[in-house]
Amino acid sequence: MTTMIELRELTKRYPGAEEIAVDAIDMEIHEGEIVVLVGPSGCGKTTTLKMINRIIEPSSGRIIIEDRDVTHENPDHLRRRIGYVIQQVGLFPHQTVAQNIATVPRLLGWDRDQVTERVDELLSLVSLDPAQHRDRYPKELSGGQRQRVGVARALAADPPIMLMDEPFGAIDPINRDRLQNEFLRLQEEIQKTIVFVTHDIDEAIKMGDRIAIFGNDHRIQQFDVPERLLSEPANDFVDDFTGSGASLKRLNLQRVRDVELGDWPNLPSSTSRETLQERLAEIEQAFLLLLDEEGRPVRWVSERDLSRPQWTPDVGLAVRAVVPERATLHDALDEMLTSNVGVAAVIDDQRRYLGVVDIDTIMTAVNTMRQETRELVAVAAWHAPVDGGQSAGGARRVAGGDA
Ligand SMILES: Nc1ncnc2c1ncn2[C@@H]1O[C@H](COP(=O)(O)OP(=O)(O)OP(=O)(O)O)[C@@H](O)[C@H]1O
Repeated sequence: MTTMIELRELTKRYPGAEEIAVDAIDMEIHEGEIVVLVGPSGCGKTTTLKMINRIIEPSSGRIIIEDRDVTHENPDHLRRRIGYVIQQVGLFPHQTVAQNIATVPRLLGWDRDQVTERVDELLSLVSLDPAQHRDRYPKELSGGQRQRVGVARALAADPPIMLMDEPFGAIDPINRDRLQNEFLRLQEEIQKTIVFVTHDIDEAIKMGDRIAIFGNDHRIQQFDVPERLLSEPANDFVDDFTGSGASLKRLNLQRVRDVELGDWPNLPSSTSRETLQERLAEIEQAFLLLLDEEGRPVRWVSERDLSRPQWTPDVGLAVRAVVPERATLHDALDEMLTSNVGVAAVIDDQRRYLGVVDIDTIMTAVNTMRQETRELVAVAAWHAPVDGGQSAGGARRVAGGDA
């Protein structure tokens, strides 16, 4: 594993402040991983993040990026190699989306065609249609769209590192889930080294390959893979902070694509009423799933829908509860609770039907994870050094999923 960012005894004391803001942080962050900094308000997460690109100058300690000590490097040069995304985005209000995204490429002196091409490529990457969005102003976008533009802007010059400070903090919960999933999809493609600040432990567990929990003493309490934080908290603070409901939290660790999906009886939506009725009579489920000509789930139909005197081809209930394969089981459970049928339909990137997740899938996954965690803890105890120290790494793969 290549180390991308090293923080050595990194410390910040703001001038005139009584309390230290960040106290001697040591971290090694590997290439291509998402490291989340999480902790209560005022514990020093943002200050740590901003010291990495030197928006805030450290009082002492060192920052090493790709084996180079950048603690005293020209910060403008440094910032061009590090993308930065903040809550509320900080887009320039009087510039169009395209101009906003082009900020760094223009600073770097790219020619006009190259910039235009890159802007369109980035808009597509963050799921915004370039033709529709490039000439809009930030105030003409929704919160989620602005956040996507913020991510596109940070990626413009293809920096190896991204710093993200509560990037989804101002978005409502449903859109936040969607943005988190989209961002995880994007990360599979771009494989950046990401440092991500949040105060939300659920978001940390969902997004982080590893998580650093900061305490009120402005130091790191534990830096480890999510499973280990949940199963072996280093101290009472971490235990309290990760909180109750460990089983539910573990649902954030497992992806839909890692579990065995259920199959649901389905037919093309163009199927005749008689054939639908025949099929319904054969199956134990009370609903049939109808797919459009591309294989995308569209409606659920029951015997009652089919026996109405007025037959129209669009009878039934629209399929609302759908989740992409990379969604977590927690997302799937959320969706399932909104579904009249009690299952969430799983779809691929083209929205085609792959299978369903139901409550049995979730229960099986929880039980398997419990068992694996028990084994993991047993193995860790067996290998633990006599002083009780903890070693990071590897556990995530063991406990299911390569998220
Ligand atoms: N510019 C500043 N001048 C003086 N003190 C500051 C300054 N910025 C932050 N602090 C203090 O430093 C400490 C760490 O702040 P920081 O913003 O890094 O915390 P945080 O963990 O990101 O908090 P939050 O989740 O509330 O954003 C806090 O006690 C804060 O009051």
